Amino acid sequence: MTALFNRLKETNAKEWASYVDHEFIRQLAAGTLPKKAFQTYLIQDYLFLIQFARAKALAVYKSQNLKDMHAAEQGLAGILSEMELHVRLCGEWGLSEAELEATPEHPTTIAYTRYVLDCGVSGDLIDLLVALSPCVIGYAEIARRIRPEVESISGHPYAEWVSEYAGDAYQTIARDTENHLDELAKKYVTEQRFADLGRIFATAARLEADFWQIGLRASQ
Ligand SMILES: Cc1ncc(CO)c(N)n1
Repeated sequence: MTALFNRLKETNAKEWASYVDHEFIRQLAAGTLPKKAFQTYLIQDYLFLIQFARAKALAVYKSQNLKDMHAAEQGLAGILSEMELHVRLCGEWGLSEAELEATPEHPTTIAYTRYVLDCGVSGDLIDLLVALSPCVIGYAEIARRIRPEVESISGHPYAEWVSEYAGDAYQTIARDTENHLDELAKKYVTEQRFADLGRIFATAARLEADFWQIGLRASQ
């Protein structure tokens, strides 16, 4: 059987494409995305990552062995270091960390993060990891794809953002996340279970597409 993550992607190709080929990403890659769209997105993304860090911590709680715990720990460390990018970029715009934290969460931010947290609370470790998987693996895929276009434009306004996700550290975490999920699936995922996981995956991918929309709507 094809490894779990690729199979989830293939089975939910439409939802996956709506996320990784979103208009927000096309404009971002071309450097034409309005600054207001990007800033609104990034502030919400900071709030999003606070909740995703909690979800990674929940993955430690849901783990029954050292290997799964270390995988969750690596994911949590990745999110905390990713947030330094958000704090740095927002700081350049004159926004402090306190102001970031005081910004109200957009309904889509709430929907996506609490959905993932609930998958983890009500389900097992695999439910939670599948709900989390579009996040890190999707951003790694997007950044790899758009990097050549971004690097071909001198003074690209979003170069720093893209190089964070296209960089070795982030790409390694994404690869390890995918391999870990595939390994767990080999041991525990039956055909019957696959259908339920597919629904979780499709929902998370749709919520990722909605998340880009927060940015686009802010600039219209
Ligand atoms: C909404 C969203 N999805 C994925 C990532 C990647 O970590 C992110 N920062 N934000």
